[in-house]
Amino acid sequence: MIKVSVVGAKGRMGSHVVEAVNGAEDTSLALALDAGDDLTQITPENTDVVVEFTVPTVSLDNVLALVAQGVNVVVGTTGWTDEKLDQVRAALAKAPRENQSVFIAPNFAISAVLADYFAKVAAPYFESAEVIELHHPNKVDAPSGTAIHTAHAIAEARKDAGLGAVPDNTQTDGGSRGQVIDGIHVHAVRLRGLNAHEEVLFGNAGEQLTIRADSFDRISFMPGVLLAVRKIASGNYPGLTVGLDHFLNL
Ligand SMILES: NC(=O)C1=CN([C@@H]2O[C@H](COP(=O)(O)OP(=O)(O)OC[C@H]3O[C@@H](n4cnc5c(N)ncnc54)[C@H](O)[C@@H]3O)[C@@H](O)[C@H]2O)C=CC1
Ligand SMILES: O=C(O)C1=N[C@H](C(=O)O)C[C@H](O)C1
Repeated sequence: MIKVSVVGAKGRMGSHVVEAVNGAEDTSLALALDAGDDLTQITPENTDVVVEFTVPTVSLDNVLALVAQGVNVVVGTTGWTDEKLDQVRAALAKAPRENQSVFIAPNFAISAVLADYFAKVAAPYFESAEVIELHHPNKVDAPSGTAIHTAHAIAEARKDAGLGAVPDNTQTDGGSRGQVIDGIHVHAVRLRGLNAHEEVLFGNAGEQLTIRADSFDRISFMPGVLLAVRKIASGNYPGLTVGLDHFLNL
């Protein structure tokens, strides 16, 4: 049995993770903690893997504290920058146990991970590329962590292929052209009734490719969360790993 503790357990994602961990045959719930609870209750004796779904403003501190306490962490919270990832790597380098792991995924849904992968494959072949993410209105961050990740991936693939800037003759912009991430325009929609959706638009003269992933329900993230818990519990991924694609043989 893999002993799993959940941090952010009362949240929309955390509560689903508690259910998924209780429902799986090879995982058992150790501690379910939320804001105000003492994270030092989590130890290597009671927990093999912590799953962390909180808010971008607190996630780094939670992860650093948990690494210092000697436990492995699977993180779904957004807001990760290169600087924050470097802080996690530094914490892991002086972690109390050998081969400790942190795994961070911008998105645990197979549809979103594949959309990201297909976007990377398509990117070198199109002059234009834009990303639109669409979410429920309770989401606190924009653009989504997934959209930021997709934009970086497209930009990198374009650079590797020797492509220049996307064509755009906009002369005035009140904000409608979206946020520009690594040269890729990213647009965020917040709409009651939506859950988590992303569209990647590619264009050439006379043709368009649209790649779209729709997560209609948060249960769509749970197989990916459990896969990450199992992989991290195996001890085969010491250090920091970012992205569920590492576990999917893509
Ligand atoms: N990687 C993925 O596949 C997915 C990532 N997310 C991300 O996960 C995060 C959480 O999303 P939701 O569950 O929708 O948010 P939420 O607001 O429903 O839940 C966050 C929970 O964290 C708790 N919390 C706040 N500060 C805390 C602290 N210091 N220690 C412990 N718990 C604390 C809150 O009380 C709340 O229960 C967001 O960053 C979201 O973008 C959401 C869905 C999928
Ligand atoms: O807040 C959400 O809901 C989601 N957050 C993640 C993100 O920002 O990419 C993953 C998914 O889009 C759902």
